[in-house]
Amino acid sequence: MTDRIPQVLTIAGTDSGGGAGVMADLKTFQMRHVFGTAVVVAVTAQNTVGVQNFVSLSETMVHDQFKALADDFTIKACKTGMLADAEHVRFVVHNLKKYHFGPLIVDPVMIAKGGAQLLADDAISVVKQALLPLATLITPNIPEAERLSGQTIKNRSDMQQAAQKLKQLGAKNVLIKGGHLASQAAADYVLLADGRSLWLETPRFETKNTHGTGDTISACIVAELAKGYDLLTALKTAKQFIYASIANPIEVGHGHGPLNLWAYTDGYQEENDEI
Ligand SMILES: Nc1ncnc2c1ncn2[C@@H]1O[C@H](COP(=O)(O)OP(=O)(O)OP(=O)(O)O)[C@@H](O)[C@H]1O
Ligand SMILES: Cc1ncc(CO)c(N)n1
Repeated sequence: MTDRIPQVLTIAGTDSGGGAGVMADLKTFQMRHVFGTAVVVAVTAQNTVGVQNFVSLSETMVHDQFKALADDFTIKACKTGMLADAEHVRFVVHNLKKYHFGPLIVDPVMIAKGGAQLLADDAISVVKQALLPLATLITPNIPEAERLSGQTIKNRSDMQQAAQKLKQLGAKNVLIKGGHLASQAAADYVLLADGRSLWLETPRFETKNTHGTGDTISACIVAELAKGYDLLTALKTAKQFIYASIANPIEVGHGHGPLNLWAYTDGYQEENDEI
């Protein structure tokens, strides 16, 4: 007898360099043993050095991709990544309200590592008003949390304050990623719907190869939720997965290299038995 494998969805932009965006998400889904599907919102010409160009897809193409998936798949959990501009955020929100794709992780991607703007400034208010209230979890990095909360973040106590503000904006659970904070630890702050909070912490590994870390951690959370794990377990697994992927580097490209998604090992056979 064959089990139906959990199906998941990423709604994001592509990275021709294979390390971030839709590509990172699909690779992470594969490594975490769920079946990945994608609604492509934008196509970037990108490598490990930076984003050279991007174009967003038409409204019809966005809607048709959602319909194609809704007609044929049972999506257990989904995430958003690069959404390009205010119009595309609205297209995505429209479809997320129309179809039921399970828990939604919003990774509010704004600026790529090389400095390219992946979300127009005027889209931020639409993200706050229309997308965040749909989010089971929001996963901003420090600059994104600063933009969304309207406060500067210099230390852990600022992260805690900003997380409260993001919750007030409507996100049920909040993960503020601390990768951009100067510190010896890579410490992420979690504020849960029921008010509990915790720090997810690993050593900081000295490397420039961190392209796609944000995409990968949110994709891993999606995969774990789709397999039936609770949010806290999913967050802890994702943090271990990202740490192993950073701490065992591979050399690809000449800029900020991608992660080593093969590095993390866990007892998949056991998990598989439970599905
Ligand atoms: N050098 C590092 N060593 C260990 N963990 C790291 C390092 N850099 C980032 N992380 C972890 O990786 C995850 C992603 O963090 P980060 O804040 O860099 O996201 P991001 O800016 O959205 O990533 P990207 O823009 O590359 O997709 C977090 O769990 C963070 O703590
Ligand atoms: C398409 C895309 N999405 C997200 C990021 C951020 O990692 C990126 N560099 N490119």
